[in-house]
Amino acid sequence: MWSLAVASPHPAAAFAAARPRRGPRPAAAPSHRGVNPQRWRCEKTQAWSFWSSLWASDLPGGLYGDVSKNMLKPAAAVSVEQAEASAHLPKGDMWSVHKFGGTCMGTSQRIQNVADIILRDPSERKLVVVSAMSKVTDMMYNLVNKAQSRDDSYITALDEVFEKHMAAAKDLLGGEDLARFLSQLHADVSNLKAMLRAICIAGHATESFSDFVVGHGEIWSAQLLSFAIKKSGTPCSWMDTREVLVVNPTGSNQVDPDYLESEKRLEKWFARQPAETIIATGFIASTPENIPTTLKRDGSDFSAAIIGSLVKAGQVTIWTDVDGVFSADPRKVSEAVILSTLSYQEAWEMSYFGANVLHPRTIIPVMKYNIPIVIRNMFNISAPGTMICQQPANESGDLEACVKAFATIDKLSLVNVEGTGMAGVPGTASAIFGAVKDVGANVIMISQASSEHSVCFAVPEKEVAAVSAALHVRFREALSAGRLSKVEVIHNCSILAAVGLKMASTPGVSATLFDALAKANINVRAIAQGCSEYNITVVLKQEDCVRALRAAHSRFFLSKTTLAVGIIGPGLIGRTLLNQLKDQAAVLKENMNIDLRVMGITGSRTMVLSDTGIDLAHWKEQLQTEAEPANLDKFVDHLSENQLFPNRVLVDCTADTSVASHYYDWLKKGIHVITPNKKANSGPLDKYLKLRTLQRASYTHYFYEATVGAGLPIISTLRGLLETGDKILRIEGIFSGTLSYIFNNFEGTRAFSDVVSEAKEAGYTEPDPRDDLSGTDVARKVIILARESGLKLELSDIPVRSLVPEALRSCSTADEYMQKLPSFDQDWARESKDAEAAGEVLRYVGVVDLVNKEGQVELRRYKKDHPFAQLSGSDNIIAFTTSRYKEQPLIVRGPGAGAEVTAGGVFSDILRLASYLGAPS
Ligand SMILES: NC(=O)c1ccc[n+]([C@@H]2O[C@H](COP(=O)([O-])OP(=O)(O)OC[C@H]3O[C@@H](n4cnc5c(N)ncnc54)[C@H](O)[C@@H]3O)[C@@H](O)[C@H]2O)c1
Ligand SMILES: N[C@@H](CCO)C(=O)O
Ligand code: NA
Repeated sequence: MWSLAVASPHPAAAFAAARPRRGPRPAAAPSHRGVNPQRWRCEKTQAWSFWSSLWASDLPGGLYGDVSKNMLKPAAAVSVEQAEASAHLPKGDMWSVHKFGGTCMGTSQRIQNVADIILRDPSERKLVVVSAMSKVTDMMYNLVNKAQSRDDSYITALDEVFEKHMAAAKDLLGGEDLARFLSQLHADVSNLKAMLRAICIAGHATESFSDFVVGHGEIWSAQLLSFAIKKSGTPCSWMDTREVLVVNPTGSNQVDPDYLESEKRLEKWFARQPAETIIATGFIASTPENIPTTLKRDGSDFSAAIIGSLVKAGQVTIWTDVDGVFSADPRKVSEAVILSTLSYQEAWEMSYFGANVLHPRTIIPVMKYNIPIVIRNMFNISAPGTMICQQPANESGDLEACVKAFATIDKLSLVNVEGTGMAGVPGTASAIFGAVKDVGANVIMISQASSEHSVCFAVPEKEVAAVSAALHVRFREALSAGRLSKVEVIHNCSILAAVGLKMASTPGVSATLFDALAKANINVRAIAQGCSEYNITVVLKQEDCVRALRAAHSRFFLSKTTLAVGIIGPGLIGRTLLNQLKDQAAVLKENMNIDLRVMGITGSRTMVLSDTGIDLAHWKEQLQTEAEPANLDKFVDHLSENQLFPNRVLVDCTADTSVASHYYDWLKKGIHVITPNKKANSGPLDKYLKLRTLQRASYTHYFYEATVGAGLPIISTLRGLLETGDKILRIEGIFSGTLSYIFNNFEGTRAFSDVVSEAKEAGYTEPDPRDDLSGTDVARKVIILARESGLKLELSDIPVRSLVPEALRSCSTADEYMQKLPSFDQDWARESKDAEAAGEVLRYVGVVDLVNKEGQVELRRYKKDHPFAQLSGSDNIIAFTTSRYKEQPLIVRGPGAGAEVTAGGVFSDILRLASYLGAPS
């Protein structure tokens, strides 16, 4: 009588229609990208929930455990009518099966809430499987244990059980129902007392005795709930599933349901009690010989699944205290989302990886009839939950549908058995795994490349010593004969698994996964991807695991590209950059999906560090009040040890050579470097070449646009020309904002020293203005461009005319130099007048001559109609003469110094980095 067809259209289709847009990036316009949790939740709320008016607790929790409350804010309420109209539930005369665990049945109030949920389910036929009230199963086992160990306190312990149920009944029920329940409870408890006395005398309880005692928890909770439902006038029966469910114990704490026999008994039960709302006991069953037994711990889900399959239910809803299955452990990935659907196989994979979804055996009975299982939060009824079902045929093909979730397993070791003697020798694998089996170790993943020269596999860390010893014994001869070269153990490993249907057969999934890992500078030790299509597993160093998880998750789920930023040198440029970051952060987050967090700021004396991001409105105060002594090593460690941010960048805003000397090590550690500091690129050639070689060979980025022409696109223009095959002949220009400003404003009538002070005030000069006036700063820029174009020059190879008088070169400070500068004003007035008389202007220029492979930096005179004579302010002008731009050079012109434009150039390098890391472009 309950052999009914499965709902059509497929339930998952409606569910999937409300799926969030997620998937790999650069595709659609920004407005379509990204998961807006609020929007996502609301869409599904409307598509699904109809219980919104019921009480929703703020109980935190996820299938991975505790989740901070604000991660699981209750969704916006939808009216009951609105929600009911679109409610997606089995219709017609199909059975709707529900299961409520112990927590859901924890108190009389919760039992009443369960009753309300059931009463609101519009299905005509409802079968509700319940666990014992929370803690009762443990209390019952405890009774048996006490009695077995002849501890008399089982009597008071039984009284506690009695009191607990009596109190709940008194809260929930009244009149005749209460009297009936209490009299049954009394009878049961006195029976139990007698039984426990017998156990106490024997000092032993058989398993079936113990199962019989413990099963009372379910019987009482089922009775309580059925009375609570009846109270509202709805007919309701309760079912002792020991009369119906027949299972065969299979040892190893498992049972196999006997579906045929159970179906027969269920039909008989229905013939006796044709009810439309039934409350059934979870967890308990009988053997074919009618001996009480249980489905073992956590067996109520299994009960619901078996019963669901017996009645060919339209749906089985497992009510719990979490919103559904997350795309990753939300304690590690705060952007993890609740999955709307999972296939049965995906749910298996997730449960293997500790996502505590459902025991795989729970899925098997319903899978046979394509019955969907929905996991829902009884304490957040507006959350739509996760539907586990057969995936609809149309849901595949693109990456977003492929990878559903990520999971990790820590505390593993890799064992690598290597040698030339394995290739083509049948039985090696069998011998290896035979030895592993003999020590009782569990193999978690296996990988063997087709060259057959090495087999590697992962085992729990705690089992690896025994495995390694067993392999050494087993292969002693092969090792000493050299047929095997080593049995090696790699400790402290973790597994990261990407789980998803059709994943392995969709091009691009593994590429995207590995690309995300590479960009976060994470090394992959081993890889396994079976043909099962549900799982790609990579083994990594345990210390990288959370970063790897976050990098992969953000790549597939379009969560924000997070970038942890460390700022070194909050001087003029550094603090201007911090201001720009502060002003733009919200826009970047909203429009570009980029989450920039400044995790540390260090000056030369003090530094501030943060684990989650410094409040950029108050960093200055913090640097004064909450600072610690500056320590660059500690600063860098702080940034690189934060597991929550897979991508890290150090922004060097100093002019310091010693800071620049660390870039190589930082890049090696996988920390990106961005800087306006010219010291590294204009320092010793060998170090420069080493740095650039590393940069090219790794996935770590080193950007320095602001080193030449500040925010002007000089480096990028040069790169564009070179990369597209143009040949650079000559780069000539005014490269110093300071000297440009000085000569643009210095006419015979003004004192040279006044104009220099003005340039310093305006923020154009280097920290020590002599770096500008000596020509060193220009020479550095010439060197940077020369090296970028392929010349191998040292700074000392460039002849430079210094504008710092001999006598002032030895001044110990910039201030002393500035003070003494006026005494040379007359010399400058003379030089300017001479030029003026010839109808010319003075300009300080730099030249990279690619034809002669040399550079020059000098003060030249130009006719007043020359483009170099037309500049104003701190303008730089740079002319690229190339094979393509031969008649007329390509010219870039604009302000080439100053705080805002320089910081802007650094900022744009940061955004370039973010887009390399996967942010939308
Ligand atoms: N000012 C410009 O227009 C401009 C243009 C392009 C490039 N730049 C470059 O930008 C960089 C910064 O210039 P600025 O004008 O902001 O200089 P600044 O002197 O105002 O700032 C430098 C800051 O770095 C700090 N610092 C120095 N050594 C340090 C160390 N070892 N550790 C931590 N902090 C240290 C200093 O205390 C200071 O706060 C320089 O490399 C400069 O060449 C400046
Ligand atoms: N002091 C530099 C800043 C830009 O590098 C200049 O004047 O050009
Ligand atoms: Na630039």
